[in-house]
Amino acid sequence: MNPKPVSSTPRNPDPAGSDPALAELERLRASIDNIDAALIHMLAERFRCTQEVGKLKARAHLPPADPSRETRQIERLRQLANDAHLDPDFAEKFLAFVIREVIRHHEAIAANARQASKG
Ligand SMILES: C=C(O[C@@H]1C=C(C(=O)O)C=C[C@H]1O)C(=O)O
Repeated sequence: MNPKPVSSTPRNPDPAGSDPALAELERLRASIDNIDAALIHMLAERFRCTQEVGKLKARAHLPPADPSRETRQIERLRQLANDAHLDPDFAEKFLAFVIREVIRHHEAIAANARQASKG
């Protein structure tokens, strides 16, 4: 009887091995994965709120964008970023990116509402 073939790539039951750098990398990446999950859940919650705002605005015939509100938000977020030692320019760019998407949704909601009221 033939002996059991021996794999050329033996399994490693401990991927980080005994290398402390790899173990630390794994530990940090586990935290990063948790933080990314929290960010996704918080963004989803924010978009749930902004969708409601979009519907409310369409019903009340208010414009999708509110630049004066955005100015106040940017000022506040830059301050929060500064206090948290996060680059305020990055915080502002991130907020602008999110708000641009929200406004796009609001425009679509308003366009749908106009279309529905025609029919
Ligand atoms: C959500 C709103 O609509 C838009 C989107 C904003 C946001 O995503 O925070 C802020 C201002 C508006 O341009 C709002 O008016 O509050």
